[in-house]
Amino acid sequence: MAYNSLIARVELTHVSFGEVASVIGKAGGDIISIDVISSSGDSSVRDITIEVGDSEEQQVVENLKAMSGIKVINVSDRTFLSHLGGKVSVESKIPIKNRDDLSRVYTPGVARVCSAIHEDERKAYSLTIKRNTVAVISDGSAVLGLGDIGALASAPVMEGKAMLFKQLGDVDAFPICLDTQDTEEIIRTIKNIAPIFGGINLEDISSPRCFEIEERLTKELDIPVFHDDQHGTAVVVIAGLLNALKVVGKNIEDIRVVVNGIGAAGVAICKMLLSAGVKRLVPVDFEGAIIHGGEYSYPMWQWLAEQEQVESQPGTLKEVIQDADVFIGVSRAGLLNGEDVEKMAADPIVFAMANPNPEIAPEEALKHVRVFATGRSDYPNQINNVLVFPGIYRGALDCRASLINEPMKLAAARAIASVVTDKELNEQYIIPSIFNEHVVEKVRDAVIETAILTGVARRIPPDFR
Ligand SMILES: NC(=O)c1ccc[n+]([C@@H]2O[C@H](COP(=O)([O-])OP(=O)(O)OC[C@H]3O[C@@H](n4cnc5c(N)ncnc54)[C@H](O)[C@@H]3O)[C@@H](O)[C@H]2O)c1
Ligand SMILES: O=C(O)C[C@H](O)C(=O)O
Ligand SMILES: [Mg+2]
Repeated sequence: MAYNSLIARVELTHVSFGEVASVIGKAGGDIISIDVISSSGDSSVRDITIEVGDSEEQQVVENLKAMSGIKVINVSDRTFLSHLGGKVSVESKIPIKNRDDLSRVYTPGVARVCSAIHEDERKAYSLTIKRNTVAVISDGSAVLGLGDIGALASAPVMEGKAMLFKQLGDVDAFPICLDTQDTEEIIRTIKNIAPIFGGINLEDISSPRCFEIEERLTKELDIPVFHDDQHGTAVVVIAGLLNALKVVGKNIEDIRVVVNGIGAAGVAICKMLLSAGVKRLVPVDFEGAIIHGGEYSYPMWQWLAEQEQVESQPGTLKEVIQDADVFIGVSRAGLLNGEDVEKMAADPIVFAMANPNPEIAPEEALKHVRVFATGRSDYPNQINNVLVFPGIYRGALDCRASLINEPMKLAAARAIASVVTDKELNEQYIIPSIFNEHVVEKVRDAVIETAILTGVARRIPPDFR
């Protein structure tokens, strides 16, 4: 169940706060804080912050309204409040206080700088925001697990990613929502806006179009192009899996892995599992298991069907999950229940990563599995690509990498896993928190080192000389 937090502004006249608290509690709400806004003789106005599950939210409000001696002035949702006016803004680095400042940052002074870049384009890296700016671009076609909700509705996610880029990696990221889902038009548009950016982070673009868009842009642009839902997710899954396997004492070569949802994230996860050494893989989508030797119209599914590590036994998700050591879900909410995961092999590992609601309710899964993770921040073991993109881009921008290659991604996965020491490692702690200060730094260093080794770095940062 998802939890929201509400602020109810209420006027209490002939009722004690204790009675109000008990009504909120009975309806399933938890009081987080109380602020007295005003108080006079026999009445007081208070803001009550309440944490409540999705399904109980309405009940809490209705019960408050039904009480006598209390007037509900208004109810606001704190999540919506934090989105008012959007979540990011653009700021200048230097103030313009007088004409002299103006003539340097703007015309006429700026003209000389333009000419310098015209003569040598590389100067854009030192004289514009290009060196530290990434575009976060979506067409709104696969937003979280919400599906095709369109460009504008994807904006809160893109703004959120921009905030995370800045706070965690000190990367200036700009949200861009494209009003087209046509592959060629997306490619053309991104190429046309690319000059000012040092990197392109593709986000929530559905498969199979995302594969061609990323591949073509990587070939046609000289800045890194990274589809977060593919590679960010695959990197963090491998990091979590390496540590989860240590917890349960299994080897990657011996495990049987079911991946459900063979879209952007699922394809990249399957590929990375194979390169990490998995020998028994069952990719599953709507029509059940994608099997070795099968014929499929999507090129990526066909590619999987040609891999010898992919099993040849057909079946539905509920069938193939039996005896699996690991389940990785990047599909939709609520596809599994406790009975399904109970049939897995001993010490099951379940990463239910659909957002915002996982493939299996945590309360149900936790009773049956040994290691459990979701993409969310309100449960232990958050396996989310936010652990990856700030550090990957910090590293790629610092060494001016022309692209982000497979070895750089694998190095990033190992770096994330290594943040949790063997002493700290346990079922509840297989992956570091996004607030762990070592994550970005370790990922950045691993990315730079590997970029240099693989010849894609165009600058050696001073701390690597
Ligand atoms: N935790 C994370 O960091 C993270 C990262 C990326 C994606 N995700 C989540 O993974 C999910 C997929 O994201 P994506 O970008 O790969 O989207 P996508 O649209 O590219 O792929 C989704 C795939 O799931 C399949 N699918 C949908 N319902 C299914 C079902 N009932 N059974 C089997 N397969 C089903 C679709 O056919 C499609 O192939 C979303 O919920 C997203 O929020 C989580
Ligand atoms: O946005 C997230 O939290 C992770 C991921 O990119 C997703 O699409 O679900
Ligand atoms: Mg995403």
